[in-house]
Amino acid sequence: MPDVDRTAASRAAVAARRARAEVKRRLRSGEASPLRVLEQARVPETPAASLRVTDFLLSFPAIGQVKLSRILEELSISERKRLGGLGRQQRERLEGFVRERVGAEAAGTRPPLTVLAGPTAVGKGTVATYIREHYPEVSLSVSATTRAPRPGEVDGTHYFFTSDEQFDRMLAAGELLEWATVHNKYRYGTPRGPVQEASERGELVLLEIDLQGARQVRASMPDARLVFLAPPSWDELVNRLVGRGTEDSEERARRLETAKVELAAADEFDEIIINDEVPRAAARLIDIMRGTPRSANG
Ligand SMILES: Nc1nc2c(ncn2[C@@H]2O[C@H](COP(=O)(O)OP(=O)(O)O)[C@@H](O)[C@H]2O)c(=O)[nH]1
Ligand SMILES: Nc1ncnc2c1ncn2[C@@H]1O[C@H](COP(=O)(O)OP(=O)(O)O)[C@@H](O)[C@H]1O
Repeated sequence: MPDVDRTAASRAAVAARRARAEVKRRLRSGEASPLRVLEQARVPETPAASLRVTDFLLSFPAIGQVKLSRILEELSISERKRLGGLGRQQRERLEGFVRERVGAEAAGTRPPLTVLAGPTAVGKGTVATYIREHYPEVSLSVSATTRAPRPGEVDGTHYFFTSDEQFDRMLAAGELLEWATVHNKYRYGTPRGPVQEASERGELVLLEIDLQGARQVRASMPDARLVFLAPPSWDELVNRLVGRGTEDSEERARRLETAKVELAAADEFDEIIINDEVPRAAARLIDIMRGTPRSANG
């Protein structure tokens, strides 16, 4: 390539880089709508088309590197892609993601955090696990507990497994947002720091805790959304408890007594979700967390 051409090419490259930086700046400052940028990116050779998907997503206030990888994986988009180089389905998935995000932000009805509670064996853990696996944008609070890990449970992922002394120390230091002795046995509590930080970053925060804990959250954070997970029927609740097979008959009887009291507390909650099918219950919970009105999803 002659020198003149090379200079012209590098000038063009510099100009393109500047134009991309300007799109990023406008996205970050809120001057440019992300949906509009996606629209522009459909036109080849525009600065929007040459913007990397990673830069586009990082311009959202609540998306950092960790979230970014999970979102890209969920959308099946490689981190090397540019907006203009997306396939049709990739573009549609990204657009759907952005629409949901922008919708929730615009609605402004998003609770700072959501509590999921309900009687024993209704499926709280199952729904929470489903959400962890299918909705990477949700920050699931990891509780501290004095009970021992079960096989397969990972410290720091399922729970922070602590000794009685460590739990006492956390309590004394005011590090727990709420705590309770559950099923008359072990203590469980929500570490305050991670919840506060995630909430301040604008993330969707979910606490899967017991009824006593839910009441404490209500008292200390009136804006929190309390969701009660209910069984389709009493018999189904008994079936699930028996089917899980993790308690002996004496413990089951005790838990069912508690469950009666807990079911009676359902009307203290903002929302009730019947856990008939896990994906449906999870989707409804996500709608509530995003602040989507009920009429939008039935
Ligand atoms: N208050 C409160 N309850 C919690 C917390 N973490 C878990 N729990 C509740 O503790 C109970 C026992 O949970 P787990 O040990 O996983 O046992 P499982 O319910 O028998 O599977 C469940 O009802 C949870 O909702 C927490 O941080 N605070
Ligand atoms: N929607 C559902 N339909 C059928 N079985 C379910 C459903 N949700 C959960 N289960 C089953 O019920 C049992 C109790 O669920 P689990 O998540 O352990 O309850 P919890 O955490 O509320 O005590 C488990 O065996 C689980 O597989």
